[in-house]
Amino acid sequence: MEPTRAKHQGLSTLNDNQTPLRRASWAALVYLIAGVAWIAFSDSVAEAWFPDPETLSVVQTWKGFFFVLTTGLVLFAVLFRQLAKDRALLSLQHSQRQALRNRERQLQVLMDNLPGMAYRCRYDPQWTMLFVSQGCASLTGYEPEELIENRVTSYASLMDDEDSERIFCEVKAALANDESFSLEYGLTCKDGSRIWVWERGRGVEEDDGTIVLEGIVLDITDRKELETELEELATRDPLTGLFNRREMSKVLEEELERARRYQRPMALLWIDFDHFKDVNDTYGHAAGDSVLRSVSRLLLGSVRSVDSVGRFGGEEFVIVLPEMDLDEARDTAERLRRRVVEAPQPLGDGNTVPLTISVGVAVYPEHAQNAAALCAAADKAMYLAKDRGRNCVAMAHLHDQVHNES
Ligand SMILES: Nc1nc2c(ncn2[C@@H]2O[C@H](COP(=O)(O)OP(=O)(O)OP(=O)(O)O)[C@@H](O)[C@H]2O)c(=O)[nH]1
Repeated sequence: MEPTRAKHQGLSTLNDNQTPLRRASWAALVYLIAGVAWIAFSDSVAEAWFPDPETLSVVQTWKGFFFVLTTGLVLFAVLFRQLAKDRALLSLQHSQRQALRNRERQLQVLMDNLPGMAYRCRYDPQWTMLFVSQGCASLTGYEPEELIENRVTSYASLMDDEDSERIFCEVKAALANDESFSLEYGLTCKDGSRIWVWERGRGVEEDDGTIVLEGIVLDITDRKELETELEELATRDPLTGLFNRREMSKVLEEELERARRYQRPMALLWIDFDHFKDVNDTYGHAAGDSVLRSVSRLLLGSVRSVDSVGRFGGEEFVIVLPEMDLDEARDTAERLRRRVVEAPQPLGDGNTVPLTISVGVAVYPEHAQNAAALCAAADKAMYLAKDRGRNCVAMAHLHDQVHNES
């Protein structure tokens, strides 16, 4: 059993069975009975033993002294014991108060130096704060008093609505399993800036049975930005900002899977610049880079938001077009080809250069059933376009499918 509970139980037993009034009444009763018995018994014994009135009077006096001495000693022993107990209790209370003050001070130092904020809040949709540590000001820009018991500028009002819903569900699940929860979400600070935070907390039951949440919130904006940067580096082509080959392969697999599951068409465009080496050789590599960036923007701006444009390497680009059949894919490829021809490409020095592209088109499910075969079919069609004199669109051949799938 916990010491505090044992102490509480001991105290309540004392209170229930031995209240001061009862104890004092018992002591007085025992004293009265003993006193009356002593007087009656000792008087009759003295009278029997000392019939002479003079001697009896002396004996009565000594008997009185003896009674006073005995009761005085008993009183002394009882009072001494009680006062010693009171003194021990007072000194225990003093040391407990001292220990409590020390713990409060340590806790305060800890809270003030926490890299974030500690909180205690109601389990309600506003996350109404009952306590927040001083770190709240540097984390959110709000002073603790501005958030505590504030249902208008509540903690929930600093979150995005969809985050609020998600967090409420996650906390609910953690409480149901009597577990702590760990959350990541964005917050809007007092000055309007956005930060990312990590929160860890758990539900605590109050004496009246209501649940409150206690935990800490830390700023993880730097980590999140680094994660985003790393993700960009891992998925984007640094020159054009388009998806890189690896990410494009992933997108293609995912879109193919979706197309397969819902039995929908999906198209792949394979784009290669015509005579791009001449641009590099004539105007320099930097000018070539400028053209690559410009055409990338043009391609990206010419497709739907559901389409994905990626640079597969060099001057080869790939576009994944979900929900697009053969005819629509041909039209889209043709539209892109025309756009490139019609827009002279900037060389970065104020001058422009005309550029054309060759486009190969392959469509699921007509030309291929898997990503590798679809890429091979689109690539082959692109070379067909090159063979036809460049600046044109070529469709993958249906009879290639057998070859591709083998
Ligand atoms: N500036 C620049 N050039 C690149 C980059 N990647 C590849 N290239 C160039 O792209 C050119 C590709 O040339 P080729 O494969 O011979 O093709 P092409 O000249 O476009 O001719 P066809 O494809 O046959 O029409 C080469 O000169 C490469 O150096 C790049 O990141 N920047």
